[in-house]
Amino acid sequence: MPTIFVSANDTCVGKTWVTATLARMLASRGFEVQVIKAVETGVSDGESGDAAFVLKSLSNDETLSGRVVCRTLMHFTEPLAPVEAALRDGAELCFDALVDSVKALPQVEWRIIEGAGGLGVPLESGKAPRDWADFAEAVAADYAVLVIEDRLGAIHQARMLAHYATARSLNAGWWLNQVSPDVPASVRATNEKTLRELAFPLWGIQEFEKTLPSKVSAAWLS
Ligand SMILES: Nc1ncnc2c1ncn2[C@@H]1O[C@H](COP(=O)(O)OP(=O)(O)OP(=O)(O)O)[C@@H](O)[C@H]1O
Ligand SMILES: C[C@H](N)[C@H](N)CCCCCC(=O)O
Ligand SMILES: [Mg+2]
Repeated sequence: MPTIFVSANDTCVGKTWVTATLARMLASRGFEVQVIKAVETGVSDGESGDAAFVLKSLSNDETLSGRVVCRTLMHFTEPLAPVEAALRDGAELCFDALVDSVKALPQVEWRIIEGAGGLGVPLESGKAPRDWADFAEAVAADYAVLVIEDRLGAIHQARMLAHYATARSLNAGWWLNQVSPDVPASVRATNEKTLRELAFPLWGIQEFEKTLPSKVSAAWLS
C-alpha cells in the first residue's frame, strides 16, 4: 500500500490543506484513501481538527468523500509541540506505540499521514529524540511531501529541509503552497525558478485557495 507522509518546514504552512488536495487527487482517480493525522495538539476531546477539515473539504462531492476515511491517532489539548502537550495532559507520547497504531490500521489503496509541525519535531524526550523523519521511516512511507509556504524566505526553508530529508534518506520532494493572498507574483515566480534548478524535486505548486495544484511534477502522482 503506497504511503505518503505529509510534513513541512513549520506549523501552519498548509500540511492539512495539501493533505486534502492529495486525498482529492487520489480519490478522483477512484482510489480508496485513508487520511491519518498521527498526532494533533491544540484540540480537546470532541473538538474538530485536521482530519475533520480534510473530510469537510471533500464533502461537496459525495463520490470523493465516500472514498476517503479520515482519523486522528493521538490528540492533546494544548497547542504545543507534541511531547510537551502530552505531558501537560498527564500522558506520554510513545514513539513505538504511535508506529504500532499506524501498523494496526486497516489496509487501503493509498494512505496519507500528516505529522504535527515540521519534520524535525521530536516525538520523544531526550538528547537525540526520534522525530517525524524517524516516524516516516518506521511506517515505511514511500513518499515524504515537504510542504513549504510559498513566500519570501521559502528558498532557505526549502533548502534546509531538503538537506535534512536527504540526510535521513527520505524519498522526499517539495510542495510550494501559497497560504497568503499577499505574496508578490515576482516572489512566487522566483521561488519556483530557483527551486527547480536545484537537485531536489519540486513535486507540486499550489496557489492560494486552490483545491488542486497548478503544477505537479511527481511522476508517482500522475
Ligand atoms: N493554499 C491555501 N489557500 C488558502 N488557505 C490556505 C492554503 N493553505 C493553507 N491555508 C490556510 O492556512 C492555515 C494553515 O494551514 P494548515 O492548517 O493546512 O497548516 P498545517 O501545516 O497543517 O498546520 P499544523 O501544523 O497545525 O497541522 C489554515 O487556515 C488553512 O486553511
Ligand atoms: C498547535 C500547532 N498547530 C501544531 N499542531 C503544533 C506545532 C508544534 C511545533 C513545534 C516546534 O517546531 O517548535
Ligand atoms: Mg495540519
